[in-house]
Amino acid sequence: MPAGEPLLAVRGVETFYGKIQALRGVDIEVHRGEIVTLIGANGAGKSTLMMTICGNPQARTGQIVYNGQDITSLPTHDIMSMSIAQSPEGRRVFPRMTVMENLQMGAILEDEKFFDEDLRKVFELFPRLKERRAQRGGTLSGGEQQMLAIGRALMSRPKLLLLDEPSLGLAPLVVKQIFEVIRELNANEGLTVFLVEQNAFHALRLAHRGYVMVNGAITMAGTGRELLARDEVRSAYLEGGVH
Ligand SMILES: Nc1ncnc2c1ncn2[C@@H]1O[C@H](COP(=O)(O)OP(=O)(O)OP(=O)(O)O)[C@@H](O)[C@H]1O
Repeated sequence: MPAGEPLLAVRGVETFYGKIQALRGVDIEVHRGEIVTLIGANGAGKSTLMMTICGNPQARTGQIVYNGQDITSLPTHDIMSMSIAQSPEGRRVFPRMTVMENLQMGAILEDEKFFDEDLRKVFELFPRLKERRAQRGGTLSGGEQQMLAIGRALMSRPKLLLLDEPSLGLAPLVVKQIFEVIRELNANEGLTVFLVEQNAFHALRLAHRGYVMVNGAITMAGTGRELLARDEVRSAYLEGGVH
């Protein structure tokens, strides 16, 4: 674990949907400059953790600290305006807006002076978005929509990028491209990334560190490499999975 104050710390978090407990005493740290991944099967609680970090639903117990500030009880829009950007599961782009308009929405809270430079960067990372900038979001392919969702998140100049299953439903080649972009953003821009994934192989290879979640609780933690080498991880998340 890197030393110093983490950029994001989730401490003893428990989240409920009514009486159903979805998260059980979750502890996770993400340090500046890291890519950290959380893997887990369907229904393990990955999306719930991501949403809890963003304030909806709120943690019933525990604490979430971002950049030295307790954000546990803040409303979602306050959390999202603090240099956290989320690319939600299912790639929620605005379907009737064009690619360009979607990207403008991402930049809505930012100073206009950054817009051209940030747009150029997003188009460099995802040249397909540039080609299709006048096309409506809803008519893009699944991979292009994921690129747009990430591009839109980047337009808000995040310090921390939260990604919920960026590989969901995408062809292996597209998954590779998306993960390569995440790697580049981290290596070249120092962007800190926390991603949740079912696609354990790619996610753990990409990550500096990882956590495994089972039934709402963290059961294992280690470097991406360590987790990939563990028999329990291999048998539960890799064998028969998408490589
Ligand atoms: N709105 C809700 N109301 C009640 N229960 C919910 C709600 N959302 C999620 N759950 C339950 O909480 C648990 C965790 O769900 P969650 O979506 O966080 O899992 P996940 O790990 O993201 O799964 P997947 O990989 O399938 O998206 C599941 O048992 C799910 O049925």
